[in-house]
Amino acid sequence: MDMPKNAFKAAIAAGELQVGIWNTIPDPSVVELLAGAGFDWILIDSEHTPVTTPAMMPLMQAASGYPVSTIARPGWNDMVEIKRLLDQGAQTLLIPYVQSVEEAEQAVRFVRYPPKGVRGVGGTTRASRYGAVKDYIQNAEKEICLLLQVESVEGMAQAEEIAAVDGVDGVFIGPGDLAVSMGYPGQPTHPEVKAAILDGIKRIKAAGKAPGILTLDPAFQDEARDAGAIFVAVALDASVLRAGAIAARERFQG
Ligand SMILES: O=C(O)C(=O)C[C@H](O)[C@@H](O)CO
Repeated sequence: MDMPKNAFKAAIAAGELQVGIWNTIPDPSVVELLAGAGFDWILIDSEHTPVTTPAMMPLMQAASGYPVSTIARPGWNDMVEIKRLLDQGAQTLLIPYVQSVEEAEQAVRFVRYPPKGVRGVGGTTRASRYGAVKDYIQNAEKEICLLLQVESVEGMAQAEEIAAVDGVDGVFIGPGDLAVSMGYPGQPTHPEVKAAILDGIKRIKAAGKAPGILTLDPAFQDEARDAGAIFVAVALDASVLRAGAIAARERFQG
């Protein structure tokens, strides 16, 4: 069989807005439910959830029958975690807490086979559909989409340089961590944080790469899109569930 095409990578390269949802409830049924909800992408998170890297595969498999792209977030910019996710069939990765060009270049090496990188060669893994994709090693890089997350004052200062690194497809700004780093803990929509994010989105776009963001604030979602954000997560499963449960109870109780 042919190498599975990465629709998300093609879409962001073409500048097509991609609307996403964050998955933090690590259950295949939840991922499958979200996969059928009409989003362009689902972020499956192992940075801030109880999921360990080996447990990510059934979550990605749950979405595989639906017209949605999955993005896997490892816990760290770590060679071992990244190669395991790639072998499990992840084609798009979001790497947290990248602060420098050196760290960005390191992430690129982690997703590429030698001589360009340091990715180890797996045997018969889901990445190659257990061997059905005959030219997997030769062509893997073409369909791998690497997204880096900048979420500190230091990382934001170098956002253009990080974005410009060859092999980086997009740069995601993490509002929660950036707010803490800027001295506004728990205030990801503080005016100064928002201004820094909108400026960052413009700088990433000017560097020729796709900017991305997660915000649950509808007005800020619109502002981020209008500033040039290409992949925008507008919901997070646990927040949706909690809000829905509370709303149902409150309506009935009055
Ligand atoms: O800094 C951020 O914001 C993010 O990185 C996103 C969060 O990790 C996500 O878990 C939402 O709370």
